[in-house]
Amino acid sequence: MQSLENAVQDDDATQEMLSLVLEEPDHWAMFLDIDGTLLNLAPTPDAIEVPEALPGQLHRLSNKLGGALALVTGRSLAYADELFKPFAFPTAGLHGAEIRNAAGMQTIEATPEFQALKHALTAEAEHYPGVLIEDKGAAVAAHYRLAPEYEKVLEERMHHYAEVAGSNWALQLGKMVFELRPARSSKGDALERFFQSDPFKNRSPITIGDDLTDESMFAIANARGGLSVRVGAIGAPSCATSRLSSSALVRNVIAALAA
Ligand SMILES: O=P(O)(O)OC[C@H]1O[C@H](O[C@H]2O[C@H](CO)[C@@H](O)[C@H](O)[C@H]2O)[C@H](O)[C@@H](O)[C@@H]1O
Ligand SMILES: [Mg+2]
Repeated sequence: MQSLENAVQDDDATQEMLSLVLEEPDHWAMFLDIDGTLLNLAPTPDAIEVPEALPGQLHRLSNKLGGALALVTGRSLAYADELFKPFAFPTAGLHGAEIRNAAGMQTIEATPEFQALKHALTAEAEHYPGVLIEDKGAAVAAHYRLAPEYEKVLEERMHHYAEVAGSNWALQLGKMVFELRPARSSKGDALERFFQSDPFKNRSPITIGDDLTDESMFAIANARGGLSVRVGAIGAPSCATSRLSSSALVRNVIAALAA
C-alpha cells in the first residue's frame, strides 16, 4: 500500500484538483465518507456536529453532478439520513452492507443470534468503564476513545465475538473502535453497486475518506482512473493517491463547489 508520505497530491494540489470537478460535471461521481471526512471526529458517536450549511451544500453539489453524489458510511443508513435531513442522498450504510440507490433500498436485519451477541457484549462492557457499545442493528461497535486503556482487552474480546458471530460478520477496525459488520459488502462493493445504475453509471469516482474502511473504495477509484483522497494527518499507510489534512478542508471544497 502506498504510504501517505508518498501521496501524489498534497493539500493545495488536492484542493486545486477537486476545484476542477465542475468543469466536467457529467464525468464525475462523488463518494463521501461521513465521520472524520464530512464531520469532525468527536469524543462519542452521538457527540458529532453537522455544520448548518453542510446538508444544503451537499444537495446543491449533488444537483450540479446530476445526482451523482453518494454518502458511504459505517453509520446505519437511517442514522445518515437523520444527520443530513431533509435530504436523502444515495447512501451506503454499515460499511456497504445496506444501500439506497436508483434500484431501491436494501437494508439488513440482525439475526436473533446477533441480537444475543450484542446483549452479551453490552453486559461485558459494563466491566470496562468508558467503553461505549454502539448498537447499529445488524452491526455493533465497541468504542474505546474514552477508555484507551481497554484497547487490548477489547481487541481480544471482539475477535472472540467475531468467532461467535460466524462468517456472515467481519471484524472491522477503525479509529479507536472495533466493529462487527455484515461481511457481505464493503465500501468498495457498494461503489460497484452504485455504478450499476444511473446517475453513477460510466462516471469516474472521486472518493474521500479517513479510515481503514475507506481503503476498499479508494482501490475502486484508483482502478477506475478516478481520485482517492485520504483525510487526516499523515499516518497509516493508504492506497489513496491524494490527501487532505482535515475534514475542515473537505468542507471548504464542498462549499466552494456548491457555491
Ligand atoms: O465510515 P464513517 O462514516 O467514517 O463511520 C465510521 C464510524 O464512525 C463513527 O465512529 C467514529 O466517529 C466517532 C464520532 O466522531 C468517534 O467517537 C469514534 O471514535 C470513531 O470511531 C461511528 O460511531 C461508527 O458507527 C462508524 O462506523
Ligand atoms: Mg470516516
